[in-house]
Amino acid sequence: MHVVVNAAMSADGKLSSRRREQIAISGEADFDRVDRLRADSDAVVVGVGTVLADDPHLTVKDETLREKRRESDRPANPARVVVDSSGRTPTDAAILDDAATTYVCLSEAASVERRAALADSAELVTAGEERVDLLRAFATLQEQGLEQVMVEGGGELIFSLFDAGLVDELRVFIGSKIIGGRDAPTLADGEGFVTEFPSLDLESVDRLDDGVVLTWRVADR
Ligand SMILES: NC(=O)C1=CN([C@@H]2O[C@H](COP(=O)(O)OP(=O)(O)OC[C@H]3O[C@@H](n4cnc5c(N)ncnc54)[C@H](O)[C@@H]3O)[C@@H](O)[C@H]2O)C=CC1
Ligand SMILES: Nc1nc(O)c(N)c(N[C@@H]2O[C@H](COP(=O)(O)O)[C@@H](O)[C@H]2O)n1
Repeated sequence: MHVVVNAAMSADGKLSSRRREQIAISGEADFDRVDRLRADSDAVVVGVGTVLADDPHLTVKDETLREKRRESDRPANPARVVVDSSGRTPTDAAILDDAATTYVCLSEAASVERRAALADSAELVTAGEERVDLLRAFATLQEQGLEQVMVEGGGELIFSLFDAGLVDELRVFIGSKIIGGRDAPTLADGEGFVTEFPSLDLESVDRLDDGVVLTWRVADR
């Protein structure tokens, strides 16, 4: 499995405001870049915090890209994956519509009622006791044929993926806005590293709109 984390952050490293409302950090050119990355992926992964904040659809927007996928015997859209320990994904979430297969990764903590509600529109994967065990969940997803995986946030999930050693590549659009706020989500939140810090090898720097896209490989992968 190859895991690419992609996000858009402000010049001061925030993914959204302290109200956790989605902000247009990037413009059309970056959304096109993200659309191509989705089209190249077998799955797009987010944490439930992102589902609750943004209600994303996570589909490929460009019909030409969807058609190319069909021509190569792939579904028009990549699968969508939500990491959601207790099954908080609302049953009317956009991510649960029939545009693509959706996997909801739960822990043992998810109730029978939440499982039944989600099982109508999603494939359920259970790994971990209180929180989703990402190593086990991603191994199950790989068994389902999901090899090229893109993660779109948010900061809690991105930190945990680095902590679990699951990230191969990081692509970040840095936009020309300051969001500020000590409680606003950043690229990697969670508990934070204190002794050993994942290292990155810078691969490319590309100017896009009024910002820049940085691509790093995770060192020693
Ligand atoms: N600018 C950008 O590119 C993006 C911005 N965002 C923003 O990020 C914010 C949401 O991010 P977060 O609140 O950090 O939520 P998140 O999307 O990272 O989800 C975190 C949640 O996932 C669940 N989870 C289960 N197992 C987990 C594990 N092992 N590790 C980590 N999480 C686990 C927990 O319920 C946890 O609270 C929103 O404000 C959204 O707008 C989200 C995606 C992209
Ligand atoms: N590339 C990018 N630029 C921004 O400025 C953003 N705020 C985001 N957010 C991500 O896009 C998701 C929405 O996807 P759909 O359009 O609903 O398919 C959102 O949840 C964030 O992951 N991305």
